[in-house]
Amino acid sequence: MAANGNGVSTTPKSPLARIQTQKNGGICHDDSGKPVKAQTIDELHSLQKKRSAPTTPLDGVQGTFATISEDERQRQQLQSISASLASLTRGTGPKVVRGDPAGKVQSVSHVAHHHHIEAPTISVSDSSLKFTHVLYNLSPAELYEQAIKYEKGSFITSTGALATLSGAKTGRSPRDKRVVIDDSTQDELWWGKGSPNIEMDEHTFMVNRERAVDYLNSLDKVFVNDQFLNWDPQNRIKVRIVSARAYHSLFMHNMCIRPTPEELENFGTPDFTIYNAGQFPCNRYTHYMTSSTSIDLNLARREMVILGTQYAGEMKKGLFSVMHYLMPMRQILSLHSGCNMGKDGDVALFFGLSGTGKTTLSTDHNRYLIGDDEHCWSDNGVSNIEGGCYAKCIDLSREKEPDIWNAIKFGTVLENVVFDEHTREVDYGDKSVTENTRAAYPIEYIPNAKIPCVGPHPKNVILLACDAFGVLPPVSKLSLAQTMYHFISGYTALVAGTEDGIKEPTATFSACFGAAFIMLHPTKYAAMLAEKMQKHGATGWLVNTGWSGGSYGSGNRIKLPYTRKIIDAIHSGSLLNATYHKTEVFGLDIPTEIEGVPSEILHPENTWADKKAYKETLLKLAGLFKKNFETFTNYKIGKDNKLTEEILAAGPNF
Ligand SMILES: Nc1ncnc2c1ncn2[C@@H]1O[C@H](COP(=O)(O)OP(=O)(O)O)[C@@H](O)[C@H]1O
Ligand SMILES: C=C(OP(=O)(O)O)C(=O)O
Ligand SMILES: [Ca+2]
Ligand SMILES: [Mn+2]
Repeated sequence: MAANGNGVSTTPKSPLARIQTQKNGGICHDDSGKPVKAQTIDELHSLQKKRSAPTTPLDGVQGTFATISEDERQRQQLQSISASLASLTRGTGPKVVRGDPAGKVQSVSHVAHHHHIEAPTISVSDSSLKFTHVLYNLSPAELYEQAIKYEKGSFITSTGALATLSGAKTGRSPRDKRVVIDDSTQDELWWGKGSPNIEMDEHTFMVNRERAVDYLNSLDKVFVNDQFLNWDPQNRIKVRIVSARAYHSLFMHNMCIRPTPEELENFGTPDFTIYNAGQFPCNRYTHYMTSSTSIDLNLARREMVILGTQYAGEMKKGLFSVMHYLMPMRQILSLHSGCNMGKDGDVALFFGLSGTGKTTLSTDHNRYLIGDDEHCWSDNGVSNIEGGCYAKCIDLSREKEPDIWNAIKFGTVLENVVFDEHTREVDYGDKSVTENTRAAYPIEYIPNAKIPCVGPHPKNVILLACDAFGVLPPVSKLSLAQTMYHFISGYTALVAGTEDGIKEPTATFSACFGAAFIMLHPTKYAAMLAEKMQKHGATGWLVNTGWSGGSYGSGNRIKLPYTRKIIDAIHSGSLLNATYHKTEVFGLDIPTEIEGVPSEILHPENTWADKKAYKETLLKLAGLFKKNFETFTNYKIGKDNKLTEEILAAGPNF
């Protein structure tokens, strides 16, 4: 046999028979289906996506209003976004187009610049030559694709959630918050000691605003969300969020109220705009800047600028601060509280600082969830400000918190969690990235969410404190004056993680259980709460979701099932009729018995082996309460001097 140099036979002995591919000549059929109607792969892809149906019939048959054409509507929408993104120091700025620069642009109508500074005939800046692509109110599926394609650290978990990383910051940065002081805010807002409002001037705000806008326009594309705050239709606020990351866009999609297609068409001009340039730092040569992070609020311009932090919670809590200004102006009380409603329409509020249990306890399988964190109390009742929940995930378990567990599915943003690299199963116990791991999901992911998220006037006002000292009773019934005293005090132990730099629980006082978010003096909110509770006959409760049997380190956290039983007894009304006795020092009324809860834990002294240590710790905490309240002793709370005196007397006595 002859072989060439490669060892391949050149003259096969018996050549293989020809393969018969055609029975009746011509085309090969792999199956019996009809062939696709495409000549090229691009054509095939174009068959895959069909255009979203227009929401408004183009002939404008809706009512008596003359509807504008689809083209005109899109043009107006782009013009509004262009106005948001315009540089305020240059006559020309990036042109705005809709759609992904990588894909097919949806609409390329160039937008004439909205403000009429004379444009030079020759562009003086390269920024005026470029386009900013706008990804406007994308769907969760589109945002998933954007995140996974372009943002490192984005993955789909085994249950379909989008795992993301928030970067260097995994909690809020309250010390980097700045509020513009001007003629009106100088008198209206709470400034100085204890206040969260650290001043900046209008000029510096504009410097940071320009920095953020220039950064955003330098990108290939930005995300724009137009959404609502507040389920009370009469007091709904239109917000626009401009951000650089799909993660931020999906987070706000979940956390704010999602407009219907019709509502989006008629959105118009936003009432408030956030510029989130979180990847880009602020400039420390800028006046008032003390770090490379700055969260700047300008109430007159109705704008917020975020520089130097990608923690998404800044956006939601930033808007909450805005509501703490806008709502009291309308005699509506804004509340840092969870809220749920029983089958009989009994509403409960859950006040508390981060990690005290607002989300966990308001998410109750036997009750309707109105919201987990931010509410309004108006003359019509309560309304949720948000359209989603933001739950802590550390040590999350299916058994203890089934509704939150099940909400972590497609569409949910999971921040800073650790997962198996292969199965993508999340390990909720892993704190490698942070303790403050979070899930943000639309409220309708909770099966018994009350949509629309509104309810009647509250019957119970539950103040949650996570007492790291372990001396506050698991539950006590409060008089109105005591409720006000504890509301203004806002005591808890900050649990690690949510605020930057806190690693261990320590005692904190945060007025109105949310000093980081209030804009006016705490007594303004307290007076409104007192008036509303009195008028609607609500009962106040203090619930310790923290330690028992000793302080942090020696005792243990009160078991969640016990706290749930306590809350059940409040809701059902049975606790109102229990037998009570008063505690020493704090003068709290504690029940002797609650169904499902061991009676001996109801008085904290019983749970401490070392009674002397208990007494010392009790007095120590009482001292901290007294000292904290000193700042408020010179303020009158509401119109009633009698109430003010009662409140001052409602604290610990020793
Ligand atoms: N007895 C308890 N009551 C409430 N929460 C508890 C209790 N014990 C442990 N926890 C845990 O504490 C955390 C409370 O956090 P969360 O409900 O998110 O607080 P908030 O919404 O007020 O920030 C959850 O992780 C919850 O599982
Ligand atoms: C988002 C927050 O809310 P909470 O911890 O109260 O759920 C936060 O404080 O950053
Ligand atoms: Ca319309
Ligand atoms: Mn919460």
